[in-house]
This record gives sequence, C-alpha cells and structure tokens, in this order.
Amino acid sequence: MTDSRNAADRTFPNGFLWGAATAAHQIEGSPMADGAGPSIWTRFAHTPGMTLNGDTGDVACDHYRRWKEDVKLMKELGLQAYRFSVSWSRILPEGTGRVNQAGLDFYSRLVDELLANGIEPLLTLYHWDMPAALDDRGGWLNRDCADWFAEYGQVMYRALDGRVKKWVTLNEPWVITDGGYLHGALAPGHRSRFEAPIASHNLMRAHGAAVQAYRAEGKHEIGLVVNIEPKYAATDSAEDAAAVKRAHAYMNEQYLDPALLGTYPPELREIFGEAWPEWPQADFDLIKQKLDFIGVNYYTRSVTKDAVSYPLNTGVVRQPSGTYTETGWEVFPQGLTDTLTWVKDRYGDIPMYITENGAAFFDPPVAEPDSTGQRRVRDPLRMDYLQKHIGAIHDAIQAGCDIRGYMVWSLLDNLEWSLGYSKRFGVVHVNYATQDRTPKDSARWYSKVIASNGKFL
Ligand SMILES: OC[C@H]1NNC[C@@H](O)[C@@H]1O
Repeated sequence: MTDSRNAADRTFPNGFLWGAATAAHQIEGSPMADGAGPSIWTRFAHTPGMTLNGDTGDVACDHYRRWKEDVKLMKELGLQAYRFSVSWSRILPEGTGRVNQAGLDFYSRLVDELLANGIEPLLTLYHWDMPAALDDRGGWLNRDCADWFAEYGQVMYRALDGRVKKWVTLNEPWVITDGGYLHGALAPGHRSRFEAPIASHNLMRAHGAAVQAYRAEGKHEIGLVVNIEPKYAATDSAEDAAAVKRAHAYMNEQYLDPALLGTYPPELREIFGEAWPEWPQADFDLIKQKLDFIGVNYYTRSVTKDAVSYPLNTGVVRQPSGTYTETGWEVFPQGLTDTLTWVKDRYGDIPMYITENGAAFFDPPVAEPDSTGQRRVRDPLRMDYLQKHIGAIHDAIQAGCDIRGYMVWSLLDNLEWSLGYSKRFGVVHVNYATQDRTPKDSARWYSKVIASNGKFL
C-alpha cells in the first residue's frame, strides 16, 4: 500500500475537494413515489431479460427514504462533497410542463442536509433516467430534447442555484449513446448505427441548451461529465495505430471536441459512413458553450487492435500480466495521468474534477462482525486501486493539470444498471436484504486521505 515517494510529496492543493458520487436510479428506490413519473430505466428494468436476475431500481439502496442516515454517514466519513443526480421524472413526471413539487422538495431537503453537515453538493441533471413520457415522444432522437432538457434545467436552477454551486448537465453521453442506442445494453435498448449519431448529437445539443439556460439564471458553475478511456496500440503496426485513432475518436473525442472545440473528429464519418449526418453550424454554436469545468470519469484503459467488429473494427487485447476488476476492467492508474494530461493538451487549461473513479471487486453480500463485534468488510484490492489512482491524479497535478477534486465511485454499493446488484463499487457496503450500511476498510482509509489532504496516501 505504501508508495515509494515521500508522503509529504502527496499533499494535494489547498481546497482540493474530496467526495463521493452516486446516481439517482442506482441508489434511491421508490421510483414512482410522491407523484414521480416512470423513467426509461423503470420501464427497461421491468422488461424481462433486460437486467441480470431481473434486478430493478424499485428498492436499490432505499436512499429515497434513508437519505438523512446516508448524509450522516457521509459526515462521519469526512466527505467534503457529494455528487448525486436528480431523477428528471420526479421533477417533471411528463418530462415537461407540470412540476411535481414533492419531487423538488426531496432534493431541496437533501441539499439542505448536505449543507448543514458541511458537505458541498455537486448536482448532475441527467444520469441516464429520461422520463418515459419523453422517450414516447422520441427521446434523444427528437431534436426537441434540447428544449425539454433546458426547461428541466431551468426548473432546477431556479429551485436550487446558490445552495448548489456546481452543476453538471450530462453524465457520460458516450455510455448513454453506445449503450442505449447502438448496442442496446442500456435503456432505452435501441440497436441502430443510424440512431446512435443522432442521439449523441442531440445529447450534446441538449447540453448546450442547458448551459445557455444556466447562464441566463445561474450565478455559479456548470460543466459536463465525460467518461474517458485512453487507448493504447497493441502493436506498432499501422493497422493498430489506425484502430486506436478510431476508438479514441469514438469514445473520447466525440463529446469533448464539440463541447470545447465546436467540431467532431473526422474519424466519426469513417466509422459511421452513410449513418453520419451532416450537421448545421447552428448546432455547433449551440453545443459549444463556455464551461466552468470538465468532469472526468476514469476506470480503465484499453489496449486496442485492428479487428473485425461493429461498427469500430477494433478489438481490446487482454493483458496477461494485468490485474482486472469484477467488471473485467484492467487496473491501469497511469491511464488516468495520461487522460488528464491529454485533456489539458487538447483542450487547454480548463479546470477538471475526477467525478468518478473506483472499482468493483468481490465483497460478501453480508458484512460479518469482526473480533470486536463490529461489522467489517475488508477490501484491500479496492484500497489499492484507489490509492494508486489518487496517486496518478497527483502526478497529473505535478504535470500542470488543474484538478480541483475527486469523487470516488461510489459512496454506496448500488444498482450497476444491466448488471443489477452483482457488482459492488461502494466504499460503503450495502446489505440489500436489511439495507444496513457498513463502511468498508476502503472508506476508513479514504477518510484518512481526506483528513490529510492526500498526505496519508
Ligand atoms: O460502471 C461504474 C459507473 N460508471 N459510470 C456511470 C455509473 O452510473 C456507473 O455505475
């Protein structure tokens, strides 16, 4: 666990924000409570065969009812910030128009409780759970989605801006598109090479419209959260180098380029061919809005080769000496340093937060008492993963990156989408049968990292 460098070298900048992240549908449960409307995930998870074991978000971590207990736990862990998402269909059950005040009140109470405990809220407007009523109107395939999303954002800004000072429009537009519209593994479960570019582009239009709406109302900060997975060539062949360019453009440049540069990488037309539309300049003018920060979600890298695959014609090469998590992701901390310096080099000195980083390793379903009689969950592999990745962030800061904070994914074990409850990312263990929370060893360790501003690393 100890790093070779002097612990003093590991101190992070003053004011570095240490926290944890979750998402509404993954932890809240009670998806239809108090006047909420169904989301695409309520619908998708209740469609037979769409999720492992038919797992749904009907209960999850019961956070909708246990939110005060969970804030108390965050306080005990010493968290300085908490990144969460709002369920759009709790606020606007039909997606637009009528506001459900009870839904708004839930998030208002949560924010007030966080602030009362000295924890800064970071609010994500969209973490994958579009109101089903809007999916019925075409969802992200309908160009009106930009207006729908801006309207929703405006409702939230008017209700919470000032108490919430860091806003995020979208979480991981790549996953939303690749999972929900190309491969169909995520809601709404479409599989179309023609729909994916349209959904992706409309997501970015909606992002731009929500930022524009914020600039008219808001007085604080707003940004975009993207997942970045750096690509490394399997060999020095020209074919693998080309495969890396395709994979990198598709997963990493496809969202930050329009948001920050107002363009798409040329490889996307090569990848999608006739399925890649021509977009009007006005769309790029909408998408490219000044952002106060970028949130980077990092988990792993991929060693990439030329291969026959749909639609990228790339493959991932498993590393014989690699360590892999329960989700099959290689543990590669250097990839985080490389990612952060890549963002800086390509897009300039924009402030960044690591808005998600963590790992699923096996944890038992029940936290057993140790010799002291206290429930305990030993998770050395997760501690090692976090220690190495937080160290990688420090390396990026030393290399000149303006990194403002780190949100571990996740606060709680939770619903890992189509994988159900089979993957545990939490630093806090959840017994889904009893809803008992038990801080894992990684949580206890993370508390010390926070208290020492990284020196404990
Ligand atoms: O797969 C782990 C996480 N990745 N980013 C989005 C989150 O919703 C996931 O749980």
